[in-house]
Amino acid sequence: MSLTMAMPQREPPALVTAAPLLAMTGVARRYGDVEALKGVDVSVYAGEVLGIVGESGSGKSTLLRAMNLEEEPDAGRYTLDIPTHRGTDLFTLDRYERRMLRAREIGIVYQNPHAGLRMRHSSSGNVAERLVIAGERRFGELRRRAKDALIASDFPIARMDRPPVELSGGMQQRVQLAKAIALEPTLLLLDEPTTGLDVSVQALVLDTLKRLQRERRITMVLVSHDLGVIRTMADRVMVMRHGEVVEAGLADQVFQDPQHAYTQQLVHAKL
Ligand SMILES: Nc1ncnc2c1ncn2[C@@H]1O[C@H](COP(=O)(O)OP(=O)(O)OP(=O)(O)O)[C@@H](O)[C@H]1O
Repeated sequence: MSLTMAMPQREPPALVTAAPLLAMTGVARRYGDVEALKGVDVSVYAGEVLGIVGESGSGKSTLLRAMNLEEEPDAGRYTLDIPTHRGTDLFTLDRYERRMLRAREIGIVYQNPHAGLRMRHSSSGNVAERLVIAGERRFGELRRRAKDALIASDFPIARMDRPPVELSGGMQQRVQLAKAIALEPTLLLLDEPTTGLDVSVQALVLDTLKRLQRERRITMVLVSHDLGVIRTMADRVMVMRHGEVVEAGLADQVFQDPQHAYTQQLVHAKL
């Protein structure tokens, strides 16, 4: 037998694709006289955490809302590299299509739990609601999947039938997180998810996010004005100021050797 014949069959190497999962180009949004976004370009690659940092009013939340298809920009193009919508500019979708895409592919955690939760419904019901939007109707299945998502979010499961209004800020964020990941989204958007929490609670919520990212390789976009949070979580960083991206790069590089004067100011103010 020849050596060649004895060799086991090998899978061809996986193709390394340079295509980003999320690509936005030229996104602009004006509110009256305020140019919240001035033609922003963003790429996010599958499995990474992109941190977006900048002072209050720099356009971070507006950009995240555009990623969540809540915001109608004045200009720009937005694509997700997913089988159902490859090549489609998502800004052209109608309201129903946006809602379905959001339910299936995008999860979001807001700084303010009131924005993401029904505060007087049960925590499990809040998570189940998302599954219902995506078509799940079987009660037992809804409850099982809601419970799984809450457990994955380190929520104390004995309290799953309590409404968020009766829970601490940290627990409320965990309910939002469970709701966001219940359908295993392609993209998880986090808008100041730990701002306003006690430092110790903040660290625990960040630990949960890091574990989820490690275990599930969820692609995340994390907005924060807190450089410490971005530094803990992000692989790449984008620095925004006055509706523009002033610097972008690998987190370690940006923090160790900031190029733009504004980033230098942010980094040195933090140290
Ligand atoms: N719905 C709105 N109506 C009017 N102006 C808005 C609206 N949303 C945002 N803006 C303005 O757009 C600019 C960017 O706001 P945005 O919330 O995106 O910034 P941010 O960087 O997320 O700041 P913050 O951390 O304070 O939320 C600000 O000047 C803000 O006042």
